[in-house]
Amino acid sequence: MDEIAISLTDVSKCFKRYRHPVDRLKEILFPGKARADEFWALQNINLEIPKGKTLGIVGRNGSGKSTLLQIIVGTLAPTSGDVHVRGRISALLELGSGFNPEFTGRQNVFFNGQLLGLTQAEIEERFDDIVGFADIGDFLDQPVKTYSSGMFVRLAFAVATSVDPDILVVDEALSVGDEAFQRKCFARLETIQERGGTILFVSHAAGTVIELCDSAILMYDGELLLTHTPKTVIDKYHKLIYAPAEKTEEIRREIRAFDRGKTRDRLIPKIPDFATEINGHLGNGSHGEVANSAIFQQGARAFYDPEMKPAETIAYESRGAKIIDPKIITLRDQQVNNLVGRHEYVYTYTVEFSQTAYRVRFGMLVKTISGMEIGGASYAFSDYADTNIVEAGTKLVVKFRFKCLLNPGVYFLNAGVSGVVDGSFTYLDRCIDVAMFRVLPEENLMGTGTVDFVVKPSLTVEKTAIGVEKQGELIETENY
Ligand SMILES: Nc1ncnc2c1ncn2[C@@H]1O[C@H](COP(=O)(O)OP(=O)(O)OP(=O)(O)O)[C@@H](O)[C@H]1O
Repeated sequence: MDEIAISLTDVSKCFKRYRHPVDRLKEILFPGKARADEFWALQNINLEIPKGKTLGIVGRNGSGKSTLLQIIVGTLAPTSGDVHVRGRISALLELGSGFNPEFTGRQNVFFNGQLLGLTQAEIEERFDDIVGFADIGDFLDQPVKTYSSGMFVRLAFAVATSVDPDILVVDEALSVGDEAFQRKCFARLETIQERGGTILFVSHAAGTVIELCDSAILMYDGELLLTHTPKTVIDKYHKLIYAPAEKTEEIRREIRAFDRGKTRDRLIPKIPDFATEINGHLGNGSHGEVANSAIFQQGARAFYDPEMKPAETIAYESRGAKIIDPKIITLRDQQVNNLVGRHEYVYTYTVEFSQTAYRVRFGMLVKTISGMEIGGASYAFSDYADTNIVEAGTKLVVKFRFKCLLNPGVYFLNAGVSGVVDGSFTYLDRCIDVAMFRVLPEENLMGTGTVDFVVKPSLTVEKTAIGVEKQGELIETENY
């Protein structure tokens, strides 16, 4: 059983909203008559976060993310329900919280360090590390009210993470810093993860949630709508926010039902075992034979496996166009989904327009199993036609020719068509995980990671063990 770091049982939060500020005073002076409207920012939240895991929290503005974090951190009390937090918690909430604007950065390091439970001696011990990480130069001795939001986050993040927290809560803050600082922050988050720390992370950046988090939750109007893998949560979230207003309730119900119906193993994406599948395809009997089979040799050939299909495709509500028959074909029009690295293929789909659309664009995206976006492309209809109007009733075949510069593994494809219908620019149709493909393993591949850089290795011997120099002797591998 996982040890639970944070648990919330039936947590709700009600705020009072007064129409006029004076109503608040009237309510105190003349109790008995309610003068405020009740607003439920959180409703019956049940959540368990295991120790050592990173949870992503996504949701549009005002969905209750910050309220949830503040209740976990303890700066806000729930109206009802129970919250249990085990371990030292450190938080980087909204800009400004925890720092006194009149104090200098230096004073705030001590002030904030003490709030986080460090002694004076402990702060002094970590001071150089904090200041080094924040890297804000002379501003350290200026009042923090003179800081830019980036400087502020640098110092706040440095302090929040210097206390070796068991639980770190980060609310959006990192999006403020520049790229170099963000990278430094992510490296520090990774260190906390490796040390077994628990992290709660609010972000609107889909890629970051997918890369950083073990699981994610989707908040919507104070409701915890879905707990799932980061990729599924992001996909459903996007489906919800890009839907036309009249469809959102229906999609919300659909996501709620999906959440209730999920079983534990649906949290783990099912990837068919390569060896078993290929053996089946080639009629081989055992794993051992695969290593000797033709597909592992140089000169492997692409082929189509009808069994290899995404477990679930998420289709957005279409508005005026429909994507049909997305697939990968060879340059000779043969459908394939087992591809050979460094060969060229075509990703193609057909689009049927039911409404006249303007400024139409066609897009594709390739992602890893975990949902990390590797690359994609888009082009406009007007790049290939004299007009930017696509009339209702038109049917187009969209093609993206590409070179498969990916290392062996399983990948997923999106397809999307955007444009102007009914006066607004929108997705006309969009499908997530509409197709999948595998890049076949080959012998003697030395690439690691996801992207195949078509590396050509070489080695020059400058000195041998006995100290004799051998100028210019070059060992080159040609077979890559
Ligand atoms: N002190 C308060 N009094 C009244 N309403 C509040 C208060 N704090 C938050 N709310 C309301 O509660 C809802 C949830 O707010 P919250 O800040 O938790 O959302 P959020 O998902 O973090 O939004 P964002 O992405 O914009 O930060 C909002 O409608 C907000 O207006």
